[in-house]
Amino acid sequence: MDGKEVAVVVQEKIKKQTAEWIKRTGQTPKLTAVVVGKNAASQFYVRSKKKAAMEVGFISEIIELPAKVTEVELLACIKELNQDVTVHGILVQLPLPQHIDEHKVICQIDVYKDVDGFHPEQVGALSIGLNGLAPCTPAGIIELLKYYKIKISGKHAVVIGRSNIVGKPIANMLLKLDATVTITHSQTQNLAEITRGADILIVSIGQPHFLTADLVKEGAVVIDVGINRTEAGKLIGDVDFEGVKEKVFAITPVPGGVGPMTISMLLDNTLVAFKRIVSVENKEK
Ligand SMILES: Nc1nc2c(c(=O)[nH]1)N[C@@H](CN(C=O)c1ccc(C(=O)N[C@@H](CCC(=O)O)C(=O)O)cc1)CN2
Repeated sequence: MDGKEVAVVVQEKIKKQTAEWIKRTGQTPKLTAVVVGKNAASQFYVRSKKKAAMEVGFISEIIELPAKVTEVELLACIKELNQDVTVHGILVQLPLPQHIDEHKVICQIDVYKDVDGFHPEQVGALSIGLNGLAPCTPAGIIELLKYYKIKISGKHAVVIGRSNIVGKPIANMLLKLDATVTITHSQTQNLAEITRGADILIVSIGQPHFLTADLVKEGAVVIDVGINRTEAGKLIGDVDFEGVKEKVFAITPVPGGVGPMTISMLLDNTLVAFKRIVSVENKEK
């Protein structure tokens, strides 16, 4: 499954819709990314997000804060963005330095501008099957499965990893689409037995080439969410792609699988947030 190709298709749709909404409302969607410190990967991701946002016709800015910014200062920065009527989407790039409480920061973001879908209110909405803004990586995975017409309903989906960004939300989204879902993690007993029973396997544990062919059922669909760098600087996933690819029905590569979809879904969430905000503003007039 080619995430780069699907990301382009999604972004073309967003670009077209953006132009229509700008024409109709006279306003332009604006995405603001906040990044703390000089983490090279975080800097790269926020720049990629800004570039992609501008390519679809949004306004986008990056607010760079020093690694030693205090939690109070970061919360104040978000408060300002919440109040700025020209900003429709806010994201704080993760991870944050250890002295900052990530949950406090996420909770500070106006839920209507939370284009990462990390706010507890959005997480709650997702868990009871309501439409909110879903976290971008899981939303990208669902988009890929749909694009390649992979049947989800009635299938056994196994998620390896229980993070708030990927594991838990993708489990909820697959459940909403009528999959039977098993979440596994570092303390799971008999993991191999469970993964060998999976029709759809989502691997998100941050362990290079963890998933080998012996853990996969013939004909399964494998989604690799891992982004690991080798010492030589090469990007590799959580799945042993070469070993697994012959055995499966479909598989995502790293790079070029889920990563590009994460950015496309962020743009999609930003456009949804923009439409909601300007529609409310127009009703109030
Ligand atoms: N606030 C957020 N922080 C983080 C998120 C997130 O969704 N919101 N997710 C990850 C990082 N991430 C986006 O922020 C992200 C990761 C990977 C890619 C991507 O396109 N990867 C490419 C390879 C890029 C490379 O060469 O390094 C690929 O897989 O093909 C995009 C976004 C953690 N933080």
